[in-house]
Amino acid sequence: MTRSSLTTPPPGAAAPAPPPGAPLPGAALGSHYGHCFGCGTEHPTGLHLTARTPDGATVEAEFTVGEAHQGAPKLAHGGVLAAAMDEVIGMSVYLFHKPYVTGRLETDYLLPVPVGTTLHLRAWCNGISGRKAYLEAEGRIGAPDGPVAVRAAALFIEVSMEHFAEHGDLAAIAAEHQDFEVNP
Ligand SMILES: CCCCCCCCCC(=O)SCCNC(=O)CCNC(=O)[C@H](O)C(C)(C)COP(=O)(O)OP(=O)(O)OC[C@H]1O[C@@H](n2cnc3c(N)ncnc32)[C@H](O)[C@@H]1OP(=O)(O)O
Repeated sequence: MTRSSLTTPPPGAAAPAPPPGAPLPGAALGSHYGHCFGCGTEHPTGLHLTARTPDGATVEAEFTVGEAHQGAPKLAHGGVLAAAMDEVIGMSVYLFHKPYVTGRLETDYLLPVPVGTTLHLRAWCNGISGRKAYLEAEGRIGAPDGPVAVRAAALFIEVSMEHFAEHGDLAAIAAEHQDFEVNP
């Protein structure tokens, strides 16, 4: 992965152990918001990611590229692929049971991804330092061990729930979530 210093964890930054109450290994991670472009089941043209954590620390998900996700004819749009990486990385930081938002997302595009392809996504944390979480993800074509089409490195920043209340829709958060320790 080609990355900048901004998404490289400082020396000594380590991924935290899963907190009490974190999803157990093998658990499915449901959608955090029905209208989310990444995982919402109610979004008509979203990515509809379905995710799970195999080990309580990393996240795996699948995304099948549809007609609505094209850039060039019959090929996935790069921004849509970046959104898939953002979402699966967001789900991996969700395992820490604290609200985070994307501060920076760096993406390497290695292969074109045709419409109809299922991308197998995987995300993990390389370390946390203060409010900063350093994360990484990859998307492989056709199978969990298929060729890598996309890689991403990200810096997520821990925020308070007031971030979402001030800038977003607190009523919508409350309607779907009882646990205010996690991302809306
Ligand atoms: C199941 C749940 C799944 C959830 C999935 C969600 C997936 C999708 C996630 C998203 O897409 S979130 C939406 C996209 N992101 C945003 O809308 C965030 C918009 N940006 C902000 O709200 C603020 O800029 C931000 C909260 C990130 C930071 O503002 P703050 O005022 O809280 O902090 P500050 O600016 O002081 O930065 C804190 C530290 O982070 C650093 N930082 C912030 N933004 C950075 C950046 N872009 N690049 C590098 N460093 C950055 C900053 O330099 C500083 O470092 P130091 O502590 O060392 O001084």
